[in-house]
Amino acid sequence: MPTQPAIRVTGLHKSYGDFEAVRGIDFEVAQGEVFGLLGPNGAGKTTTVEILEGLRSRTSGEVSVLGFDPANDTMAVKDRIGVSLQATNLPEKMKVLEAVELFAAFYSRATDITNLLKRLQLWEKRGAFYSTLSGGQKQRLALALAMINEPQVVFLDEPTTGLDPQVRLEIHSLIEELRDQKRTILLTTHYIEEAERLCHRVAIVDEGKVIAIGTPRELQQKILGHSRVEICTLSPMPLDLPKDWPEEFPIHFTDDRKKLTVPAPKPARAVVDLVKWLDAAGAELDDLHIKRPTLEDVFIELTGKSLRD
Ligand SMILES: Nc1ncnc2c1ncn2[C@@H]1O[C@H](COP(=O)(O)OP(=O)(O)OP(=O)(O)O)[C@@H](O)[C@H]1O
Repeated sequence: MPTQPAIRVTGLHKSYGDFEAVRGIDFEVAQGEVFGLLGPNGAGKTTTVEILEGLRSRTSGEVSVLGFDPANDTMAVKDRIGVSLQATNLPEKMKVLEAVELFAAFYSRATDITNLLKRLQLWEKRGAFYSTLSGGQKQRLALALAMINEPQVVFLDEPTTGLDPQVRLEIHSLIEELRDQKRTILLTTHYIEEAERLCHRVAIVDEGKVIAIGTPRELQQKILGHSRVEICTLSPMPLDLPKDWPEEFPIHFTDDRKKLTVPAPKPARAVVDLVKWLDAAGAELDDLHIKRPTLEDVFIELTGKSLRD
């Protein structure tokens, strides 16, 4: 028998007054899967996630988390999930260890606090006031608080927004550790690289709807026509074109003819043809890239707008 999904969302709607923020969202997250909700500000990601966490009511639709309905079995859901909110604001004068101990008391089971703080490199900071922590340390504390009850499902709402690139990478490796432990993770983000790096599957959300769903690779495949091949040579490339080169894929050369760029729906095939042609002409290769479309390209293709303002 197939195991039940960790999260199931069917026909979810949420209105704030006359405004419909979520307009019929469907997706499932398997146990042990890292699933990303990717979309611009205001797409309805936080609303969806907070409904799953039991923090907001829904207008209509069905949702379940580990088989429980967060609207009715709120305590059962809260006890089994970990939540890192978009902005975790703790009292300025609360110390790291106090915060962790306080949160641990909310749950029926708690993990070993010393281990947790050491794993997140916060043990040295256990006596520090919240107000004195850096952005990265605050975010690591938010992750610690989300992990305190050894949750089966972890919700991370924009875990790296506003952090500098170095700290973002640090948080990414912590999330990868959680992924390796086979935790189910629902992550919202508007950073493409984050979704591509961390998520098994991604739902692209725009204006309260899921407009595409699949692995990052599957989504990219959808618009593979946007792949490009780039080749550089040490000496100028020949003036002719490869034999039988299709007209619909014009090759663009730089003025010194030492670099070419070409759109290639079948990039591997194109590379073989181009390299043979260059080799026959005695042009020595310097560099070769296949540039696949990013999720950003997928998003632009589907919506005609960019993910970030
Ligand atoms: N309590 C509320 N009352 C009225 N409108 C709201 C409320 N919460 C959210 N909205 C609106 O609903 C829409 C979706 O918001 P939501 O926070 O779910 O989006 P999001 O995709 O998470 O974006 P962000 O990344 O900015 O958080 C937005 O237009 C927002 O202004």
